[in-house]
Order: sequence, then C-alpha cells, then structure tokens
Amino acid sequence: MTYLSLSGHTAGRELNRVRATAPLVHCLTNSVVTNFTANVLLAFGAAPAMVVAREEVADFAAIAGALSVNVGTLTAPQAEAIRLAVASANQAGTPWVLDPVAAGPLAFRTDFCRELLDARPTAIRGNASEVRALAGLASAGRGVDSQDSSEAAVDAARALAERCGAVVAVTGAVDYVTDGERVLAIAAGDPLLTRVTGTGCSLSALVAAFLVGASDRLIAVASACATMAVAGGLAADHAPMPGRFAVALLDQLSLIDSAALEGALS
Ligand SMILES: Nc1ncnc2c1ncn2[C@@H]1O[C@H](COP(=O)(O)OP(=O)(O)O)[C@@H](O)[C@H]1O
Ligand SMILES: Cc1ncsc1CCOP(=O)(O)O
Ligand SMILES: [Mg+2]
Repeated sequence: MTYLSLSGHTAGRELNRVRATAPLVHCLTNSVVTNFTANVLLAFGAAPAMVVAREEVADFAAIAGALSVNVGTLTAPQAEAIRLAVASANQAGTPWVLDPVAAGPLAFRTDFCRELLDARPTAIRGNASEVRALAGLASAGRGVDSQDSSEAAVDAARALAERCGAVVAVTGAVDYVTDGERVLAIAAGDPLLTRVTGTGCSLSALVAAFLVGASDRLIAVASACATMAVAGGLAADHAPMPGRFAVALLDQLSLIDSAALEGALS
C-alpha cells in the first residue's frame, strides 16, 4: 500500500488554525489521565472541561466544540453519561472522538465500544491492538488478518473507517491515519511517549480539539497526531527520563509551532 505523508506545512497550518480559536473540549475520560489530559489541552492552547455528571453531560456536549470519549476506567454510571453525551453531540453536530482503551479482551468495555461504533464517532484513536479489536467487531467476521504488523493495523484501521464513516488513527512508532481511502503516515515521536501514562489518551483529546471547525477531518486528525509526536520527540531531546519527560512534553506542546512541524516532517 502507498501511504501519503503529511507535510509540515499542512500540519502547521492546522496547528495555527486550532490555536487561534482555543476550542473547548468536553472530556469524558478515565480516572488515570484526567489531570494530564487537561494539562495537555491547556499547554497546547485548547480549553478542557471534564464535565461528567449524567445531569450535565448532554447540555455541555451540545455547547462544547468537541467531545472526547475514553473507556479506560469505564463504569456503568459513566457508560450512561457517555450515552447521553454522545446522543447530544450527534444531535448538535458536535464532533466526537472514541478512544477504545484496552478494547478486545474485556467484555464490558468491548461491548460498549461496539455500541458506540453504531453511534458513529467522528474519529477513533487507538493503538494497534485496540484498532484491530474494533475492526474485528466492525467487520462482523469479515476477517482482519492476525499478523502483528503495521500493515495489519492499517488494514484494520481502513476496515473500521469504512464501516463507521470515521477517521481512524492507529498510533505507535509510526502513526497511520485513514478515512478508509487515503492513508497518511507520520513517522515521528519517541519511545518515551510509551513510558508515561496518558499520552495516547491525551492525544485523543487533542484530536478532538483539532476536529473543531476542520474542513478536512483526515488532515485535522493527522495534524493532531503529528503535533503530539513531534512535541514528544522534542521533549525527549530535552528530558530523556520519564518523569522529566512528562513535564517537558507539556512544555513542548506549548512551544510547538508551525516552524517546528515544518522542520520535523518531510
Ligand atoms: N515506539 C514508539 N516510538 C515513537 N513514538 C511512539 C511509539 N509508540 C507510541 N508512540 C507515540 O506515543 C503516542 C501515544 O501512542 P500509543 O502509545 O500508540 O497510544 P496508547 O497510549 O493509547 O497505547 C503517540 O503520539 C505515538 O505516536
Ligand atoms: C493505565 C490505565 N489503566 C486504565 S486507563 C489507563 C491509562 C491509559 O492511558 P494511555 O492509553 O494513554 O497509555
Ligand atoms: Mg490508549
């Protein structure tokens, strides 16, 4: 398969577009990464709001710029709140992102992710095993092959995107972002991004921020992925240990600009 590459110029244009509006992102996320996710959005220049009560989520999802849904520490009450938020987002035309943390081996969250796929997320962001698990659900026996390769992950992402009408980002050493037809590859980042919890989850919230007002959702999602990966690479240059890296990542997300993206992406 031929992958398109995201130019630094395009990603930089998207970064400037998002920063200029400081979009409000409604996050229904897991209890591990809630604080880190809010800090990632704030450092970048977006506005987080963790409005979680079932009594409030529908009202808020309708006025937020975007909604980020994450099943990492899903409970039955949170699932109910997410249902209400997603229904309201869909009715209001608010874009929303699904992060299917650990979908596959655990029945409760996996069944809930299946339900959410039917509600048609605007974008899905997960790692390879999560995307492959969701693609297995979505393909209903169509069979995404089982080899552990980036090609299999891209096949899964494309199948999922076709089934749901979502842009799907499958992240790892290389991030692949697809709308089912086009596939963009982003080769950036640093392995330290996997040594701090919440980098994937907060990236999903950043994807939500980039979707607000986007004219090309594939480009918007890919640009969010590029922003996190490039900021991660820069942070690792400054702070090559996990603790300091987590802090440096926030610093680099605040410093990153279109010139940095142009310098880092071919
Ligand atoms: N081996 C790696 N090398 C460089 N960057 C990576 C690597 N693995 C993941 N990343 C980056 O880490 C961030 C989180 O992705 P990932 O680890 O796939 O998500 P999750 O935390 O949900 O498993 C992304 O920006 C991704 O590009
Ligand atoms: C450790 C953990 N346990 C449940 S959710 C969670 C955070 C996962 O974060 P990420 O997917 O960004 O690594
Ligand atoms: Mg994750």
